[in-house]
Amino acid sequence: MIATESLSKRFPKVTALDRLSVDIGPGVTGLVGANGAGKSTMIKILLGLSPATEGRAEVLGLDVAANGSEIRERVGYMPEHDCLPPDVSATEFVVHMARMSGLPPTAARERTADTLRHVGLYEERYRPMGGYSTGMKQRVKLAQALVHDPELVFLDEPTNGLDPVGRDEMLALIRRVYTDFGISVLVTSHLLGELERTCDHVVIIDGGKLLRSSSTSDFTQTMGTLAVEVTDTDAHPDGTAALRERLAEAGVSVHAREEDGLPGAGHILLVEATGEETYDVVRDTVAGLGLGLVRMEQRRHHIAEVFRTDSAEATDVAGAPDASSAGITDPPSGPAAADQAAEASAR
Ligand SMILES: Nc1ncnc2c1ncn2[C@@H]1O[C@H](COP(=O)(O)OP(=O)(O)OP(=O)(O)O)[C@@H](O)[C@H]1O
Repeated sequence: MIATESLSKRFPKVTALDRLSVDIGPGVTGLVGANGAGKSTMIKILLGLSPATEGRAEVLGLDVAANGSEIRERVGYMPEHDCLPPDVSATEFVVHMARMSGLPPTAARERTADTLRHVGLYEERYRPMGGYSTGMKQRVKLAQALVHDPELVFLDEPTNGLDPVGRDEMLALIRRVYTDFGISVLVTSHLLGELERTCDHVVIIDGGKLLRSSSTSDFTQTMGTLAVEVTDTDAHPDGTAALRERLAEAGVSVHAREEDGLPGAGHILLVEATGEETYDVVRDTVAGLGLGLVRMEQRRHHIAEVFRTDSAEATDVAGAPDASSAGITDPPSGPAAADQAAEASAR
């Protein structure tokens, strides 16, 4: 769907993209980087709105330098910043954008009604947009990107300014753009964690350079950690501690850190699994102590954890700093409280 080769963009004082080569296929792809990493610059080049200084890029097989208008006919674009006229309604605005894309009047009205309903705007769509919440405005921006039925959409920071619930709704909506309509998505974010549930593939850039490009499942491969939660009994009022001690005696490696279980329940032990036999040892030890086994599950990595534990490899791969120093695994300095909450809930 998208291919770039040594793509660079230099402004007089800053290199926004630095020899970026990446291949992006169908599906939902996250383009992640801290503020200023070069995400919006890349989108503008891919839409043929801004020329690259060096290198080349293709979108849907079309060269961005020569075929900008054809690309914009076939690709939808949701810009980052608020660009909605306050005195017009969502319906009027989206119909106008549909007409600009070449749809005849009746088709433009029908497509607008369908698309606004799809993004979750109902009666409000007849009210002036100046009175809309940020979430409603983001939905209108998404609708205008979809109204001409593109093959691909570029969504620039669609969750910006939303509270955690609004973010989750927007991310679910983005996922459905691909699953329900077959429209591939390139979505940018400065928060790595929130894209892990939505995207099939993640491209991480830092200072205009490619840090990593992988499928989400490669990032989050199963890791060899078992999370074990047990009940307390009269004989073992702290069942977790008893289990920890007995497993250590059996030669099983247990992480010092524990996680909180359900409210009112004990903690969760994190046990290093060396093979299938670890399951048997844990089960038999729990039974031997007479504890109840609440859960024993294999843990998967979160993308952000991969970067925390794997920073050396990330540096080797791209010759660039790891993602935590790129400011995408921890909330960036001075973020909105919603960003922090979203990143925490995404973990
Ligand atoms: N027209 C321009 N003139 C000069 N510098 C620019 C211009 N556009 C972007 N830059 C610079 O290029 C770098 C990358 O900017 P870009 O907007 O692509 O980042 P971003 O990853 O989209 O971050 P954000 O989400 O904050 O916009 C930044 O240092 C920015 O200041």
